[in-house]
Amino acid sequence: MLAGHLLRQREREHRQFRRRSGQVVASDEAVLCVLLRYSDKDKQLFEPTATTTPTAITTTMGAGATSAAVKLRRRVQRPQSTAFEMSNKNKELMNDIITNCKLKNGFGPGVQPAAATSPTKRPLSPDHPNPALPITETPSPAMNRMGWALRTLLVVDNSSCLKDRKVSGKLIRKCAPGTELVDWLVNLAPIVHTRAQAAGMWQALLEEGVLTHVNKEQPFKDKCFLYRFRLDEEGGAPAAGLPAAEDLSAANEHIREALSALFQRGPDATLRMILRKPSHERTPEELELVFEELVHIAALSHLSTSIKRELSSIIVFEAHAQAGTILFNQGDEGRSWYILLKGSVDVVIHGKGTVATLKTGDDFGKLALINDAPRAATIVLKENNCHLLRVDKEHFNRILRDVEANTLRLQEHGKDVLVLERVAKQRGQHSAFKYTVMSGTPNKMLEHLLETRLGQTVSGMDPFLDDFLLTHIVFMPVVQLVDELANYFHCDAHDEAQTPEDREYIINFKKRVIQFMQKWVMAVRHAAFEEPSVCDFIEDLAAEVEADPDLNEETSIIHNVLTQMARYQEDRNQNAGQKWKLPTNGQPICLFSGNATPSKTVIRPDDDIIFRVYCADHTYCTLRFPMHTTAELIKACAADKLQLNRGPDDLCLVEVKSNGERSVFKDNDVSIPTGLTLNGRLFVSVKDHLDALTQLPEQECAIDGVDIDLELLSTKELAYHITIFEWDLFWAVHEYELLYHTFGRHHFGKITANLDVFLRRFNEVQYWIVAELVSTPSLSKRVGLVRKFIKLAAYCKEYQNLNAFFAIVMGLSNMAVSRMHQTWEKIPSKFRKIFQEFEALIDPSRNHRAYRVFVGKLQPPLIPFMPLLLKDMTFAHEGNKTSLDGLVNFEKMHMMAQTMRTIRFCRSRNLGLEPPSPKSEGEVRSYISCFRVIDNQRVLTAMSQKVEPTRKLN
Ligand SMILES: Nc1ncnc2c1ncn2[C@@H]1O[C@@H]2COP(=O)(O)O[C@H]2[C@H]1O
Repeated sequence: MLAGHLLRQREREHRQFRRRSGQVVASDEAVLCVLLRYSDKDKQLFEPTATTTPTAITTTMGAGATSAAVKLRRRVQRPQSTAFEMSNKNKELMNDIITNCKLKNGFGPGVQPAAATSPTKRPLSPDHPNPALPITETPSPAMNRMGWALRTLLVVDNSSCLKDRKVSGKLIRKCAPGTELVDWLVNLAPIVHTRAQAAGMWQALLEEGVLTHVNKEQPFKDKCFLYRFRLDEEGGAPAAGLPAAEDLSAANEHIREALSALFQRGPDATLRMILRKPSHERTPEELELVFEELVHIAALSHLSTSIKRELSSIIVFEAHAQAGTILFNQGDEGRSWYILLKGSVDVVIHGKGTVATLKTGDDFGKLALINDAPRAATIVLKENNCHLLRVDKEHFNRILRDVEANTLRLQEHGKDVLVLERVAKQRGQHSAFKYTVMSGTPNKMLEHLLETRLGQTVSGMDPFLDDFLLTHIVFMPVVQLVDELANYFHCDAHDEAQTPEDREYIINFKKRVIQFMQKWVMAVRHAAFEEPSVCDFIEDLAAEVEADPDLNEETSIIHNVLTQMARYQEDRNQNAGQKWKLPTNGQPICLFSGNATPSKTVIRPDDDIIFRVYCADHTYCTLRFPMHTTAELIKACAADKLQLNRGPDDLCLVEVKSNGERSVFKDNDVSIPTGLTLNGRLFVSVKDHLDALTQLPEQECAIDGVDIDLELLSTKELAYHITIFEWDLFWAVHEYELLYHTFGRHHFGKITANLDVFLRRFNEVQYWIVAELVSTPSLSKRVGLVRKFIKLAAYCKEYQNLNAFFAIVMGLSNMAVSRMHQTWEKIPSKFRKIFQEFEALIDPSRNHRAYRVFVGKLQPPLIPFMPLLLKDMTFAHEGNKTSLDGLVNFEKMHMMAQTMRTIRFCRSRNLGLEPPSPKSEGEVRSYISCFRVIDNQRVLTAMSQKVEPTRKLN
């Protein structure tokens, strides 16, 4: 009876004390439900068995645990109580009970030790922080002194508080229950108004190791857990008796200051304690405290309230005592995101050393998480006692990944080096977003590629890598890129003493460089081999791979690259020094050998071209120069041959178009002859006399094309051969030529001859249509021709030759043709309807939407409407700066690469058209390779007027 009474009294006290401290007291029912629901193992602990009678329990448990357990026994007979859910508060109570059981008497009777595993016991590691342990290696002198002062006064004030007690049969010297320490502190310090404040102050001492839980299993709690001072543990305090008078007076002197400092630190210590608890141990009140704290953290300011609330339960506090500690290494898998609460860390990059120091408030580590990439840098603590908040990957992915800040800026030596932005991922990937590069320094972008975008999967092409490979020539010339790659590859050259980890890192890095080369060749094909230093480097790589067994796996990759290089070199040797001719009167550029159908022949920079240069009096000279010759050289040579006795600065090279328009070349422009318009002529002129230049009479006339009656040729055969011919021209155009064209003939010093020829072909087809119609006097023949051309457009569309389709429809829509009402009136309505549909398809409104939608549904092979691709390139170029605050505007590069990729997509399958049954194959082939063209609109309109005069109005 007495025991029962005492228990009830303790229980009452316990409740009162909990009420006083502002904590909610769990109802009996809730306590019971906790016990029933906690876990099967823990329930077993309190299951009424033969040995666990109430008396047995009361004699083996602490008071709180006992009273709950007694009630549990009753409750067990009322099983409907299982309907209760366990709150955090109840879990805490449960923990109390279990821990008390352990403390008082080891494991209770009838209970297996395994079942009594304490849920508060956590391994000591930053991954699983333990709020019962200190966060510093040794207490600071100030905290030590505060502890000493408090202890000294405590001993004097309440000599029975700090005393030897038996715990688990073991004598613990000089310990005190948390409740009594709180009682004393509340009485001692007028500034302390609540028990929670006092508990926070004790926790501040505990987290520095000045005070500890006797079993080092609990943070400071206003409960019956026992705590002792470090001084007593170390034997630094007087073994017994009151302190000396001078100590007492010193402690009294110090205590005001100590209390005030502890009072300040208490709330933070409490918060840190909560943040070191596992989420399931955090009570709703604690979560509220954490939430209020998170609201003030700048690194989280972009997040919504509900996200911050979610974070409150999983964000973890991590403290590191030692400067120099490595938080994680470059190349590691990303496991957490961090916010620096106190201290600073160095961002260290292999081969560069410390590139940045992050300070309180900065965050780091989300790049690897969001992009599922290895760590881009090593993070080393710069100071002792750094404090961090940490969100682990699983929680980051669940809560933050898709709502993360839009922009991520990486700095080196105080300057932005890489700016990344969150963008939607392609469908099918497990998260909706990832960080993609918006701008950066060339070197950092390369490093980012090598560090985080390669090495994970060899197959497939990372979009950023592809963008980089297609556009790097804009911001990082090939020679520089190869130099950088060689530096990365040989990063171990001067590093004799390598640890196995270093070696592994270096080998991985070498593998990535090799993969980079493979992707480079995949992305730009033969263009990768044009620079001799690239070929040297590839051979160097091959030798290293051969010699280093660690690089064995890369053998097939490097062999593949070598094979492609050998193929390129062989092709180059076979086709070296081709001669091309630019005939007059808009005839297509052709091989000088007279082969009018240059099948899959690429025009190369050092191929020669033969062309004429005129002067003002229409005398001319014929020159032969390599394609890449500059305007300056052509000008000088022509001036010399034409005996213009003027200095180079007085002269210029200029095109006079068939309509008399003039366009002056810059001295460093290249690809001059191929860049002329169809009937344009190249002149060398005195700069001041440009106005005196007139076009040659022959520029206005049609050339003598193959004289053939078009009506006799099969339209399908015509379309087929036009497509085959243009496919070869299209095939010869390298994606880079779009860049060269967009940036201007002088920018890269690279030729655009293949693109020029393809564009000339577009105009050739367009003006051939017009020229044929305006030079056909017979109305019935014209009607037949218009019908034929509409059919031709239809076949070209069917063959997916949209370049020719556009050219034909544009030719038919030319003013000189559309004005021929008599002709159009005689066109059957079926044909007119088809033509209207075609016109709708080439309608330029809404940025050629109709065409874009149509072409978007096609599968390769197809020949795109090239002028639109060039327009897109120009739009991207002129609408966006190449450099933003000293960084490469990679968004612009991405836009350009998208257009360049269109070309790659169009050619990603061989043409392989089914040839129509041949009727006059030879004739058709020679006819379509050299159309009769007039490109002077005034002349075309005049001819149209002549064959079909304007009707007089009645
Ligand atoms: N200049 C930098 N280069 C790379 N990482 C940096 C740089 N500056 C800061 N960091 C951070 O260092 C982190 C290393 O891990 P992550 O790659 O996940 O994310 C990286 C960035 O958050």
